[in-house]
Amino acid sequence: MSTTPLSEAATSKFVRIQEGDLDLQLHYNDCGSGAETVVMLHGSGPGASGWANFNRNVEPLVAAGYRVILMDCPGWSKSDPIVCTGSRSELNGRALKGLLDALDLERVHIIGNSMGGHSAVAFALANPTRVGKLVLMGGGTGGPSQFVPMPTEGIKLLQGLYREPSIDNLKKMMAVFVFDSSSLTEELYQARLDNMMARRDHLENFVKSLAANPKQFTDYGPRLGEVTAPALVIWGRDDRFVPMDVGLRLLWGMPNAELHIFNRCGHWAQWEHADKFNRMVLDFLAH
Ligand SMILES: O=C(O)CCC(=O)/C=C/C=C(\O)C(=O)O
Repeated sequence: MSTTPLSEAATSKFVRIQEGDLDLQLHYNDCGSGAETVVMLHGSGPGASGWANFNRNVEPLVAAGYRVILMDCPGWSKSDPIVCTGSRSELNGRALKGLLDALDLERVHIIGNSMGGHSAVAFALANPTRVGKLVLMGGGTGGPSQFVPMPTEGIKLLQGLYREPSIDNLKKMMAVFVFDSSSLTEELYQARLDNMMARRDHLENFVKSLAANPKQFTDYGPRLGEVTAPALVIWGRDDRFVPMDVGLRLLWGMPNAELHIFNRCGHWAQWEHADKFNRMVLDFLAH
């Protein structure tokens, strides 16, 4: 087995997908090889990407023998731009179907963070036979919290950053993104800022999408019972973007779901508690 660390550049690939009226180029990272494939779907923050969201999680899965695919959703990173006037969860679910068809992958496990969780559920509802297991962190339905006024403080800061992209606004958002913001380095901020500023079109399109349809993420609450795939739901107790009771709603709605709540954890469980997260996911996928 190769001991060379995986890098974004060495695993970077593009594919043209055609899924109904969706005809665009997607960027993805393709890591490792194995009989089973895990797709990771990132969140909706400015400058997010598969690599930015999951860089602490890819290596352990690859080392355990999984092929790992990080899909950059339409409108993020090196994927094509798009203005989304309908359900972004469904749009991303359709993009994932196009990607899997193009790569000839019939059935995959999906790990989704925030928007990626909403999109994984959209995909599972539309393509139930193509899902092995689901891991959902800080997302899975765009439904409301029963306790916290929405949009939450984190989502307001996220939208403010899209409208006025700057290092100051990025730091304001990141300060409530994770539980312990002292763990965020200047290097991480700079990488995020560079990602954001490299694609001003993506930032402008997100603002246009919100203006056309402020409710980008469908409330799948009434349909969660249809998602029968085994699901590991993981939340941060201190999530200030998508409150923890949304995770309880997923647990209540999905018949084969279990829930783990990390203490001292914000919206980025897979990064804030990476070692335990990775162990839990490997165990969940294997049994
Ligand atoms: O509005 C929602 O329900 C989803 C919000 C969301 O996806 C935020 C994610 C942010 C990141 O993952 C990021 O900036 O890396």
